Amino acid sequence: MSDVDCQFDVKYKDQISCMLSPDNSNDVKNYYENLIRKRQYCGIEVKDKRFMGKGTFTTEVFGKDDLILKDRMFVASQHHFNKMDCLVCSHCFRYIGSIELQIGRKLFFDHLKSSSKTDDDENTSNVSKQSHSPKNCEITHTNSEKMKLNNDSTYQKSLEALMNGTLILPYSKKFRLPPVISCPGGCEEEHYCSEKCAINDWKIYHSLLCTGLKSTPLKKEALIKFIEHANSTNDVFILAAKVISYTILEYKKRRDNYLKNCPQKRKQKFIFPLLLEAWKPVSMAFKERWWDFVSLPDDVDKNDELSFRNELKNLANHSLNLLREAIFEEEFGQLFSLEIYGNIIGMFELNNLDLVVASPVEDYFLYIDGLNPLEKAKTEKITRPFLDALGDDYADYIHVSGSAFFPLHSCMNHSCCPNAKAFKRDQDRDGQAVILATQYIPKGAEVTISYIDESLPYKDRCLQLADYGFKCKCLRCLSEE
Ligand SMILES: C[S@@+](CC[C@H](N)C(=O)[O-])C[C@H]1O[C@@H](n2cnc3c(N)ncnc32)[C@H](O)[C@@H]1O
Repeated sequence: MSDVDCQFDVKYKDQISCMLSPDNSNDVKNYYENLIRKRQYCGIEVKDKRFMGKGTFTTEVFGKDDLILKDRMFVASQHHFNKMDCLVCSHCFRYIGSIELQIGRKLFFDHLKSSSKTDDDENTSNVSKQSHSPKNCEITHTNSEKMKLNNDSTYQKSLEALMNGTLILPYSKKFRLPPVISCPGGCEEEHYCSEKCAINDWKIYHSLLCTGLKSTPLKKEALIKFIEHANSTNDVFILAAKVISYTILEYKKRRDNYLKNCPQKRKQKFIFPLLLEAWKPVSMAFKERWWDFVSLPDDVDKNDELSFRNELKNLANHSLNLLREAIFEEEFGQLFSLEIYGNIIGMFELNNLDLVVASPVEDYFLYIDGLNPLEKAKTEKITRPFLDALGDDYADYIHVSGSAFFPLHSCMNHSCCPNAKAFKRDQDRDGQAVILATQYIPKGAEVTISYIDESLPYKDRCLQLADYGFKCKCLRCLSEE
C-alpha cells in the first residue's frame, strides 16, 4: 500500500507504538474491575479468553430476562440525518422539550425539505430559535381544530405554535420531557436535558469541538469544514474527534492534579505516562487499523483491493487534516497521527453498537389510540392531522439512531448461539446499552451476544461476520463447519 505522508507517524513513532501495544493482563483486569465497580454492577468480570482476546464471564447465576449490565457510553453520536427527526440530549440521548416540540420540529424540517422556497437558511435559523424557547401559553383546542393542513401558511403557523408552546396537544402533559438546555459555548448544534449533562459534555469533549460564540472564527470555520466532511462521508470521524478531544482534556485534568501534588515537577512540559492513562479507554479496546480490515465490498474486484484500501486511507487522512486545522495542539502531536486516527476509527467499526432510544411521540400516539371511542374521536380531531403529516411509517425514523462505543459491552464476544442480547426495555429511555440474559446462565460461563442475525445459515453468517473481520469460533460454527 502506498503510504500517505504523515509526518506525525514518523516523529512520534515510539510513543505511538507504546500507545497501541497491548496492555498487560494485570492492567486489563484492574481496569475492568474498576469500571464494573463504578457502574455498580456485580455478577460479571472481564478476563482473557485464549483464542478470542478478552471475554465477559459471569461471577453469579443469571436467570432468563435478568439484567446483566447497563453500560454507559464512552463516546456516542446521533447520526447527522437523525438530528432533524428528533431532538435529544447530546450527552445522555434522552428526548427533550415536549411532545409538541418533537412533532412540530420534525414536521417543520420535513416541510422545509419539501417546500420549494429557496430561502432555506433563514428558515433554518428561525426554527432553531423558536424550537428551543417554548413559552407554554395554552390556546383552546377549537383554534387548532380549525387548522387546514393543506394550506401552507396555516400549516406553518400550526407547526410554529407547536414549537413555541402556544399550541398544547391534549394529554401531552402525561408525557413530560426534560427542558431544553443550551450548549454553554453557545452553539446551535448541541442541546441537553440538564445543566449537569451540559457541563459534563463540555468538560469531557465538547469544549474543544464547539462552534459557538466561544470558538474563534478561524477555529469555527475549520470545525465546520471537518463536520461537513464527516457528515457527507462517514460520521465515525465525528466519534474519532470526540475520542481525541476526550484524551486531550482528560490528560490536562490529570496533569493539573499531578502538578498540584508535585509542584517541584512544574518544569516538566509533557508527561507521557499521564497521556497513556487518559488514553486507557482506547488502549483497552479491541481495535485494528480501519483501512486494513474492512472487508471488500461486493462491487469491488479483488484486483482492486489495494486501491480500495488506499482510498479509505486517503479519506481518513483528509478528515484528519481537517481536524488538525481545527483543534491541533503541538503537545499532543501523537494523537493527530494517521496511525492513531486509523486505529480509533477501527475501534468504532469493530465494536460499534447502534445507539437506539425509543420515541415518546410514538407512546403518545399509542396512548391516544387506546382512549375510549368518544374521547379518542374528540382528541383525534386535533392530533390526527399531525399524525397523518408524520406518515404511516413515522415510528421507523423518529427514534434516536446513532453510533456508540460502550467499554464493557465491547468486551462481549459473539456467538451464533448466544446467551444474552442487547435489548432496550420500556423503561430504558436513554443511550445506555442494556444487556439481558436470554436464558439461564450458570456462574463462570461466558456471556455472549450475537453481532448478526444468528438465524441465518452458516455461509451467510460467515459472510456477515467477515464484515467484523473474524471467522467465528463458536461451538455452533465449529460443528456446522
Ligand atoms: C467486540 S470485540 C469482543 C472482545 C474482544 N475479544 C477483545 O479482546 O476485546 C470483537 C472481536 O473479538 C473476537 N471475537 C468475538 N467473537 C468471536 C468469535 N465467536 N469467534 C472468533 N473471534 C471472536 C474477534 O476478533 C472480534 O473482532
